Amino acid sequence: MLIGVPKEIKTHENRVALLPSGVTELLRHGHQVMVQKDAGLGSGFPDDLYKKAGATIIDSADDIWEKAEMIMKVKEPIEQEYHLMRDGQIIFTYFHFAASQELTEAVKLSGAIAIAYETVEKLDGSLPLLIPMSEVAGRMATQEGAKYLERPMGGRGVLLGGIPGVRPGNVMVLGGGIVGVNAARMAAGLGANVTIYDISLPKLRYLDEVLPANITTMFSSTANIRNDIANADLVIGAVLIPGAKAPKLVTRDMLSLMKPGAVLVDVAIDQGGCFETSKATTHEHPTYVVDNVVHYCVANMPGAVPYTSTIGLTNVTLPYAVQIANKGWVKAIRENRELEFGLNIANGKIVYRDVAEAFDLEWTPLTKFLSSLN
Ligand SMILES: NC(=O)C1=CN([C@@H]2O[C@H](COP(=O)(O)OP(=O)(O)OC[C@H]3O[C@@H](n4cnc5c(N)ncnc54)[C@H](O)[C@@H]3O)[C@@H](O)[C@H]2O)C=CC1
Ligand SMILES: CC(=O)C(=O)O
Ligand SMILES: [Mg+2]
Repeated sequence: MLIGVPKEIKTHENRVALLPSGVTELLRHGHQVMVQKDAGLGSGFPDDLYKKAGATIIDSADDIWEKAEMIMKVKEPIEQEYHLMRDGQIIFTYFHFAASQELTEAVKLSGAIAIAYETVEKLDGSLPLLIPMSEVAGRMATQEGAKYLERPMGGRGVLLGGIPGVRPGNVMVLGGGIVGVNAARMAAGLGANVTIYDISLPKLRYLDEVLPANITTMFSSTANIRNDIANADLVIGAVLIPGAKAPKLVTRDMLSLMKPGAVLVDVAIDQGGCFETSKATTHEHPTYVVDNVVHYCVANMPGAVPYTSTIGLTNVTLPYAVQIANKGWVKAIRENRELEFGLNIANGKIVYRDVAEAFDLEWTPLTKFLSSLN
């Protein structure tokens, strides 16, 4: 199969979908790889490493999109890329469709085969291609929150760890999954007073056992969040219902209960965000203020630490890419339930239910779709 790796063009997105060692691996299986000029540079992998590994370096993204049978990317195609997607072309990347009807319609119209990293799912419900980026974003969420709490950055001037004689900051983490636990551990390590909210009591029981004593668990209800938010310095949004729009846990009216200069970091923004007042921002302009509360809503947080993130991401994506390339997408998803969960849109049909439901569009059940392929 001819595989293409375009350079990411989202603002300050320096990750790349394939390492030079990934090129070697795909070539070993008999495939060919085109990499766009400078695609790996931002992550510390210059073109000569890709060349040495056997990739062809291509100047323009258009040529890659035109020729490749499978495009490997990091972030979802953005508007300038919509016209490049082709009928029958496999696109293996993060899509986060539920956050964008425009993207959903564009991929549907193109007839491309969208296999989304974020919904590839193991039988235990874990999301192997999201986990490493959630680990990065969770750890960064605390770092960014601490930074924007500084007065010159617009925050209320609280040092999360406090000092002897002065109380530490209060951190609320909404969602006790991968992002939430990583954020909470970082905040607890700094000495903050941390509370994790989740709707899964088994998860809260487990977290209560394994997390340090300065992390408390709470059941996630509107009443509990409304009650506690008045004391929060930093609130981190880390919920997920796979493939679906994030639930809005913090409504606009709750902002008036908060301390002026408190900070919200909405990591769940890539699924639409879990604060009513969230809108996606970029690394160039990461924050804005609503009702005196600082909002940080960057949808590609790991893009800011591309060396760590590219290696973490490609560690997990490569084995699935090899399967798709070896077998073709139909056989690959028929033979691997994990990959089957990743198929969101194919041949103009939305086969992932939560994506169709997010926009009230027609849903074609996957089993029906697969049997129509004979
Ligand atoms: N902005 C960015 O750059 C990045 C964003 N993300 C996003 O972060 C979000 C979280 O991802 P993960 O932690 O990997 O997901 P996860 O599936 O590991 O955890 C989500 C948690 O949310 C909980 N939850 C669901 N509804 C809830 C509610 N109403 N109240 C409280 N908890 C609730 C679930 O029980 C689960 O424990 C996802 O939307 C993911 O795409 C991940 C990486 C980078
Ligand atoms: C998961 C995601 O949105 C990211 O890594 O950018
Ligand atoms: Mg504890």
